[in-house]
Amino acid sequence: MTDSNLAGPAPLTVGPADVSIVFESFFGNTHAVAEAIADGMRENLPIVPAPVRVSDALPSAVCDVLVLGAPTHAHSLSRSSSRREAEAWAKDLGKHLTLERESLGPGIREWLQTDPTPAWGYASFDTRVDMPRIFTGSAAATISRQLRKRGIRELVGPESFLVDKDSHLIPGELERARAWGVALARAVASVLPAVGREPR
Ligand SMILES: Cc1cc2nc3c(=O)[nH]c(=O)nc-3n(C[C@H](O)[C@H](O)[C@H](O)COP(=O)(O)O)c2cc1C
Repeated sequence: MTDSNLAGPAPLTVGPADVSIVFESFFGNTHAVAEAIADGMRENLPIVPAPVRVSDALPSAVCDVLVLGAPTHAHSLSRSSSRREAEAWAKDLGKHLTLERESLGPGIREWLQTDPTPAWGYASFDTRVDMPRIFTGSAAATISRQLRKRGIRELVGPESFLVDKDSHLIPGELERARAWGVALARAVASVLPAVGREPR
C-alpha cells in the first residue's frame, strides 16, 4: 500500500458537469434537504448551482445531471388536491408549519411531463414520514420509475429523508442529505468514462 492509499481516497478532479437540482417544497423540508445535497455535491464537483424551485425551473431542463426532489403526498408526488391540503395544514396554527410560495403552481409531477433529458443521468430524493415505506409511499420512487422508463441512467437509487408526524425534519437528516450529495457526486464522476468526457 502506498502513502497516498493510506491517506484515503484521492480527491476527485472532475471538470464542470452541468448539474441541475430541481425541488418542490411546501413547508421547507425538501428545500432544506436540496440545499444540503448541493453542499455535499460541491465537495466533489467544482460547480454545483443552488437548487431551483420547480416553479422557477425551465421546462425540459437541458443538463448533464438532473437531481429531482419532492415531498411525498398520498404515497406519491403532489397533485392539486394534495397541494390544497398542504395549504390547509399551514393554516392550522397548531401544526407550526409555514407555507413556501409554490403551493398553487405546478409541481414535479407536471414538470416531468416536459420530458427533461439529462445527458449523464439523474437521481431522485424525497421527504416522507418516518415510518416503514410500505405505509408512507415515496415521491422519489415515483420520479425514479418515470425517468428509468424513459431509458435515462439512474446515478444512485432514490433516497428518502425523514420528517416526524408533524412534518418537521428529524434531527440528523440534513447531515445524511449532505452525505448523500457527496456520494452522488462520486457517482457522477464514475460515469464520466461512459459518457466520454475526460476528468480534467
Ligand atoms: C396532503 C399531504 C399528504 C401527505 N401524504 C404523505 C404520505 O402519503 N406519506 C408520507 O410519508 N408523508 C405524507 N405527507 C407528509 C409530507 O411528506 C411532509 O409534509 C413533507 O415531507 C414535507 O416536505 P416539505 O416541507 O418540503 O413540503 C403528506 C403531507 C401532505 C400535506
